[in-house]
Amino acid sequence: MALEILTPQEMGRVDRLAIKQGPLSGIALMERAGAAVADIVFERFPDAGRIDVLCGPGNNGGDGYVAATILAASGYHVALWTDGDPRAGSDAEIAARNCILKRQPLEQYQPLPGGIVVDALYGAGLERPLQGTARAVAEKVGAAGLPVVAVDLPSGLSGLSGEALGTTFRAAVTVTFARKKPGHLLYPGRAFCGELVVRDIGISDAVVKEIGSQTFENLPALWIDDFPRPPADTYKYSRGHVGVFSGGPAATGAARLSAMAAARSGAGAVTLLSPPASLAVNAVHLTSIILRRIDGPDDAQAFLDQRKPSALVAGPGLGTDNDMAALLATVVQPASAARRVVVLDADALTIIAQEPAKWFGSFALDGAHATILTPHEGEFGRLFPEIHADKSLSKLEKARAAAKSAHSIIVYKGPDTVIANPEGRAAINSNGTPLLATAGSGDVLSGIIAGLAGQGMSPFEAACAGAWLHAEAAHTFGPGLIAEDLPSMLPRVLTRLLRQRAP
Ligand SMILES: NC(=O)C1=CN([C@@H]2O[C@H](COP(=O)(O)OP(=O)(O)OC[C@H]3O[C@@H](n4cnc5c(N)ncnc54)[C@H](O)[C@@H]3O)[C@@H](O)[C@H]2O)[C@@H](O)CC1
Ligand SMILES: [K+]
Repeated sequence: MALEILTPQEMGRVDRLAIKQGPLSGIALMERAGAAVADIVFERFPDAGRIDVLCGPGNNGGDGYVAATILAASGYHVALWTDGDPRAGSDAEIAARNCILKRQPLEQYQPLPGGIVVDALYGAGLERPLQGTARAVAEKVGAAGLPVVAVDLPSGLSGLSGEALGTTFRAAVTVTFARKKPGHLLYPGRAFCGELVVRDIGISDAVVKEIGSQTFENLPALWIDDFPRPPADTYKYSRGHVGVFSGGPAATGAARLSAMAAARSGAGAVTLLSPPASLAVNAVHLTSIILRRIDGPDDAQAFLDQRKPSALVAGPGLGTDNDMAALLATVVQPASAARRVVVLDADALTIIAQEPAKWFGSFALDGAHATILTPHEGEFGRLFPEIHADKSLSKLEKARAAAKSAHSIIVYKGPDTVIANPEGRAAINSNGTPLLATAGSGDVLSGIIAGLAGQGMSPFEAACAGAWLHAEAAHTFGPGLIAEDLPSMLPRVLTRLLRQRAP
């Protein structure tokens, strides 16, 4: 499965390497790219009354010349509008030479009802906002509401960051080649792309591999081999023991959501660690989850020493007072020789944000221990103010920089959750849904990740799998979802997932 995500720069290197290694030349790749675009027009718009193909001066335009030629030869009414001539000696120049359609200047283009637009103005080479004629045309097409098929990327969109650099085409379908780019999956780019189709143009997996991309789409193939598969002779504690810290009596629900999610993810035992004042309310609500009284850091330490939990969750509903900060200091220290993963969310992140450098210095990420931070946008901004404010970085690059500075795995949540580790490996989640924008949803995510990591899944893979399962559970429930519904959807999602997986 093609999981790599390539930056436009990496894609350029892939193109050059593929051409160098052969057998396909640059123009052969372009002919395949243009044919893939024409194919999508046939499939999605078989009855198009008119097709306006807009070609820019680079190789993106080259794809447009090829697509226009094929569509016209198939009997469509095609009009070709060009913004400058292709560079001499480029593949696009060959494509333009092979195209017998009459070229009309882009400035004379007017959107006509009933038509569709093929946007081949700029793709991977976009360096700055659309200007002049290209910008005016993007505005006109947007106002006319014509369906747009974008070649590689909607013109105006950064393939690197997913940001609209200025006025940007809004596509019904985007056809890209070989692999997705970050801008296809990161918002707002994902919304500008419409339906995203990746077409093979003859670039081999080996060539892509040689580039060594460290960014992946978060699909099961990325982590399924590491997914916990308990042996027949397992018992409850060897299936992972997760400890979840509860806060005071007014805010216990969040920790219980995490605990239930950890249990539903397959952890053999889950203990809710409750301050004395919350014991009664927690007891009323728990059945299979173990309840243990924790009155301060010494009790927490005793639990860690005696029970040796394989994963911990701290933060959901924890509170942010000094007592909780002291408790957290006990929880994150990697004093134990046992393997342990600590997932920190919500109030734990608020505590850490008060003195990030101190806390980050205490996080260990080695073979035996890992800290996973799961900030949403606001929490990310408080934890990593400089990285967050750096406009030159995409969400992907911000997550990577944060992971490095916090010696932690970062799950930078949002509609396009990015998971990154300090070595630069990163995954972009692509199955998000607005259904997850509901109170308590993050608490469930922390619990799923801890549940998987607690069963021995590598922390980065557990974080990726957790984000995927979380969204899949939401899709499976559908509208009306509240956070309580998510853990109970996991059995169905897991059954489907594990059925697909090779024995
Ligand atoms: N042989 C190849 O290299 C292949 C390239 N392919 C296509 O080639 C595209 C990349 O081609 P290019 O690198 O030529 O890049 P583009 O065609 O995206 O851009 C062309 C040039 O326009 C200039 N430019 C950038 N932003 C501008 C702006 N806002 N206003 C005016 N000029 C601007 C830049 O100098 C840039 O190099 C891909 O997106 C893909 O569609 C595909 O055909 C596959 C094969
Ligand atoms: K384009």
